[in-house]
Amino acid sequence: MAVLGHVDHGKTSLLDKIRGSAVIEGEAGAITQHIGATAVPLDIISSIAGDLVDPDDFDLPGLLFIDTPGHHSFTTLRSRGGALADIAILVVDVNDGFQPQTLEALDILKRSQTPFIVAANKIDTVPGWDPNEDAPINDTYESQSERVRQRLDESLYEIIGNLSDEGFSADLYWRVQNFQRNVGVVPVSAMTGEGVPDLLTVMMGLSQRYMKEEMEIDVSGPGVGTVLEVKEEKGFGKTVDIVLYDGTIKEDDTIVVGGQNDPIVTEVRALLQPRPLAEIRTESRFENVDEVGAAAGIKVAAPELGDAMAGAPVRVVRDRDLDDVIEEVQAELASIAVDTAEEGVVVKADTLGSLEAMADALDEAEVPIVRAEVGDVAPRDISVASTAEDPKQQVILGFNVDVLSDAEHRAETDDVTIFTDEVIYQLVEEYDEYVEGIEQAQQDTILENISRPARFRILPDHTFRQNDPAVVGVEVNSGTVQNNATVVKFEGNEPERVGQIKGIQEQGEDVDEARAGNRVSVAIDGPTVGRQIEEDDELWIQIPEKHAKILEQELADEIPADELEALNMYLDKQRSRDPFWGK
Ligand SMILES: Nc1nc2c(ncn2[C@@H]2O[C@H](COP(=O)(O)OP(=O)(O)OP(=O)(O)O)[C@@H](O)[C@H]2O)c(=O)[nH]1
Repeated sequence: MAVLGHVDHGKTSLLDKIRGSAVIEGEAGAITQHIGATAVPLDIISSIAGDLVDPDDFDLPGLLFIDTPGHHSFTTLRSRGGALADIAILVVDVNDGFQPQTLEALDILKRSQTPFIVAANKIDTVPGWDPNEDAPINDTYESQSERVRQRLDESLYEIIGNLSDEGFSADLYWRVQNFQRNVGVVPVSAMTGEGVPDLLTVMMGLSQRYMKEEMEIDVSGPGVGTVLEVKEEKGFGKTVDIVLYDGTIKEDDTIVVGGQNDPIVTEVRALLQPRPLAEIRTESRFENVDEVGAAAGIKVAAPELGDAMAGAPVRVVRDRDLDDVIEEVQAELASIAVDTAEEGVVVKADTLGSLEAMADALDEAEVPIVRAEVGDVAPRDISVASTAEDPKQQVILGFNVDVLSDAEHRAETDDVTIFTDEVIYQLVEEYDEYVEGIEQAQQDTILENISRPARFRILPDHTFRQNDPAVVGVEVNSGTVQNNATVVKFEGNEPERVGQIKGIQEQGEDVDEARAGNRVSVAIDGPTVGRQIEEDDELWIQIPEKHAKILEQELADEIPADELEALNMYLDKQRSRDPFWGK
């Protein structure tokens, strides 16, 4: 069973409350940094749940909680067919309501069709709350004042409404008859323990129902599992924390583990198990065991694990053919390989499952990937990203990973931009915005270097100078007349070059351009008034065919409407001679 939810909504606290340990106390910043799993035996559950649970009703040994710091490892477990995460608790802060990671978690639950319940956490923070330590929700609810009850109800109904917006029919858990069709919402407080008995009771009921049907663990065969985390451990070197969902693993077993390059074949040196009611991340509480059976979270110490990847498969060889097992691991890795392109961005993620989820999201956003790997952002990633020709692809997108400090330096000197986030769609959004910014800047420079369309007319009685240069008063009908632009006049539909603008004056002041509606005097180098041009003539700024094409196809949305009108009139004239002009 996995616990999901937005940052700080109380996943760790809730697990802590349940397991009765105080991991959170020793954790820097109280942020979940590692993945752990805790088995809570049935007798402990029933003692917490009190009257709500009768142990005789259950034939499950207890519940195994996987503490996911993000939903990605959950995805990994699901996609590997891990029976461990068959049901889920989605934690939502009653005051905060739905947040980005709540939605992302819901999306994963929806796609994987995982039964789940919602823990509406932190009910003790409802103003005026009168806490009743560890009480079932009904008891404590009844003892609250009318106002407090009303406030809580409002928050709960908002959560139920949010769930329904996402397509889930939900209700307070005691009103739910069929948990298969409806999502039960359980009000709890991880702080005071209120509602925790209810939560456990519902979880037991759900697991009993689903696990009995869906879980068939072969406890005797060679072990099958998934790497949750790769960790350096004093005295052991690189170790892997795995979830074993099938079979057994023993000391001295030969195992095959998915690696960055090839599958790693190695031998188990030590199996380190958390003591009962401890969890993998509290290091000092390991004990050495000879053998472990599914389902369990276990730390494996073995040589050559440096290349192992979180999310990768682990298989015990035992009496099977080594090549067959290697092939199985390879096949499983291939099924989660990310398609890469010749050019694109570099993607890093903390587990294979999250890498896969990132790749899906980027594929949807039509962002090509040149390289996708599990692990922190390292200098060699910067090297790869810096070789991209397109500045939009000189980018690294890191999901739930750190940036090594030497990589950070390299990124600065090599002009590589790194984005990191803990929410996939936010990461994609940040990148989208970045791309938009670059495109806008590119368009701005294109606009600066492109002839802008304009149609203007020489005003009667406004010839100030005949030639060298001709100086005439004009009115701009549409578009933008810019200094140094080339002027043409259409004879029928044939553009004739007239000359070049060598100065624009508006009310005696020099200006760089004149916009539609302006009356200005322009100096035109080339023509003589009365010969090539006459008063009342309609003149145009010449648009080279290439520019016309860019303007029409790429910048039509960027330029002002009157300029677009001038462009279209210009195109009409050109195309009446040559239908493919500027296409
Ligand atoms: N008052 C109150 N505070 C709570 C409750 N549950 C959690 N908190 C507080 O909320 C903060 C976040 O709780 P965590 O358990 O670390 O939240 P989390 O979801 O595990 O957060 P991450 O591990 O960072 O994703 C901590 O300061 C907790 O003490 C609750 O029921 N009531």
